[in-house]
Amino acid sequence: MTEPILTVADLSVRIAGLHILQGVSFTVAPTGVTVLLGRNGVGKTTTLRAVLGLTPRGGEARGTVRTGGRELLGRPTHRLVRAGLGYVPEDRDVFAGLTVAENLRLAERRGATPAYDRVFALFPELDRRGRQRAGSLSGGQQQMLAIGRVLLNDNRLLLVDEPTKGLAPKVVTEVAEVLERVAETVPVLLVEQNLAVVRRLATDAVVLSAGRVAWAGGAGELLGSAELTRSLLGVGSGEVPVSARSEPGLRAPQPRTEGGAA
Ligand SMILES: Nc1ncnc2c1ncn2[C@@H]1O[C@H](COP(=O)(O)OP(=O)(O)OP(=O)(O)O)[C@@H](O)[C@H]1O
Repeated sequence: MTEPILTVADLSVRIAGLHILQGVSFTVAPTGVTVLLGRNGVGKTTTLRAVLGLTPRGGEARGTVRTGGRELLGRPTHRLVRAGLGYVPEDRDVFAGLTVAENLRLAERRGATPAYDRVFALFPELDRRGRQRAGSLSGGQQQMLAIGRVLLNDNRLLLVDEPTKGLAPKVVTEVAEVLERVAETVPVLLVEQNLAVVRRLATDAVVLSAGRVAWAGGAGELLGSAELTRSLLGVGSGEVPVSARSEPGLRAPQPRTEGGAA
């Protein structure tokens, strides 16, 4: 079996007296997209942030998080980023008052050659909008900047948190297309609630429930089973939209349009 790029074992996180993760264990394959799924509030973001050493002050993360035989837990975030963990946070975190070019420049890593060619090949718009303030970009453009910024450097693994959240359907498709291309060269651990996007991108799936792993395996197996998707995610596996309101948890799967996710 190929060695996982990331092995999380018995990860427990306590924040503000709450035992949010209670012994989470899973692996991330060295290729493709491993998607971290689960209803709202089960601990998906907490998992990504713990891997990156971003558990808030006063909180505590225990267990092991390994890549290439090295322990990551307890190491400062900037070291992890330098070691090749790229993070695209849920709220995008672009510097609104700075231009696109300045946002990219800030992401350059000392001692490394920034891969502007790679970034502008994926996102020509970032090149064209270099002098525009990031705060005046649309949500989709800000997401492209957040992803582009990370791709300026070489990464062993990308951790991407809800990249399509709050975006219009057409932009969701664009973001999914970009991630699909990115995943051809670097493995991705993705938190995503849009099942059409999950269907398009995921090779492996890990489902969290109440701070524990409820299921892990091939994404096709999960998404192909109406029983599994209903019991684990609270949605049907088909393409028929399910009311997110009547089925709390994941957003309803969107009908596919030609060439990709809706
Ligand atoms: N800093 C914090 N202080 C207190 N509680 C927190 C903190 N961070 C997370 N939590 C709680 O931990 C639980 C898991 O949160 P987390 O954001 O990881 O869930 P999630 O699965 O990513 O949810 P969503 O799908 O809604 O983004 C939630 O109940 C949340 O309220």
